[in-house]
Amino acid sequence: MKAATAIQTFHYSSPCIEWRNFEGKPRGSVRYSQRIKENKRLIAIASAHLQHDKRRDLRQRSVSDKNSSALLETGNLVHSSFDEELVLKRKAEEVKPYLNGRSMYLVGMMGSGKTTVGKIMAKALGYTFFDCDTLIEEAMNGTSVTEIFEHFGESVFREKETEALKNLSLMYHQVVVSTGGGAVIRPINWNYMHKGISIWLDVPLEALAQRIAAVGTNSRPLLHDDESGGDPYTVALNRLSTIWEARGEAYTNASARISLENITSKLGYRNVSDLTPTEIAIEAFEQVQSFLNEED
Ligand SMILES: Nc1ncnc2c1ncn2[C@@H]1O[C@H](COP(=O)(O)OP(=O)(O)OP(=O)(O)O)[C@@H](O)[C@H]1O
Ligand SMILES: O=C(O)C1=C[C@@H](O)[C@@H](O)[C@H](O)C1
Repeated sequence: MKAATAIQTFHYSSPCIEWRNFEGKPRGSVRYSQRIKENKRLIAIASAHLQHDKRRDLRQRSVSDKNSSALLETGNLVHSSFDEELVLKRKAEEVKPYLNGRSMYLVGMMGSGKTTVGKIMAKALGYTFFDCDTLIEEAMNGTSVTEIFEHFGESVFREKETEALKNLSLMYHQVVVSTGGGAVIRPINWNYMHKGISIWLDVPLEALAQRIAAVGTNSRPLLHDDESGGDPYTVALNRLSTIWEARGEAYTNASARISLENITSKLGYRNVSDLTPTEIAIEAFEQVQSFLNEED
């Protein structure tokens, strides 16, 4: 198959966005500051409940009900998923009116959780979620990312990636986009992503290597390494380190940075792998809020 015949124009099948429904950003009104205060109070209450419930759940865990559906096990800790959901919902409600319908673009290294966290954020905001890699595959008649790299080369993939970001930024508001890990390397892509708010999921390379070693590198062609050998974790870590050297700096263009190490110490956990995707999404909303405040 020739590259030229396979490259199609994009067709998006997601629901049409109601442009006239965008909420204006209420600036400087008394109701605005009252609402912020009230939301902060509710979040503080919900956070206090969350911490209390975590401690209580840890105590209860040793004696009873390890299968309770209200508890979600993650690493060494047991979280009350209900309370997490409540904090997430409050945060999303708090930030949404001030987004003015702007979209969010999640950037980060392969395996950083852009898809996982992005879906949670989109649901909480009532936004539509898009995965950029999936859009490219659809535009190439279902050809997988790995096959695109193999048959057409990385440059064709990068062209399609830019086209996808351009279309998303021009055609849509109120979407959360999980971008490909390499979307940050082309300056033109930032022109499109800066039409919305870009969010960098900054995850330590060791944690990324662990996740990738667990799921394999089949869908991540840049991590394939048939030559060096070694165990999957070491191979992934070596490849990620090389990629990071080349593009680590580019991620700092993002509007907001979500550092998993910072959240881990803020919540008093031992390891970034103790964090749930919902906790990361909550932090993302907080960082977006800080960005919007600074922007004002
Ligand atoms: N907070 C988390 N804790 C543990 N595992 C996670 C977390 N977030 C995501 N994962 C796991 O890591 C893997 C990669 O996640 P995900 O696909 O969301 O990342 P991504 O940034 O979209 O990756 P890519 O850019 O390579 O498509 C998945 O197996 C997912 O289940
Ligand atoms: O980091 C990268 O360059 C990539 C990440 C994936 O999401 C895909 O976009 C593709 O495999 C390239």
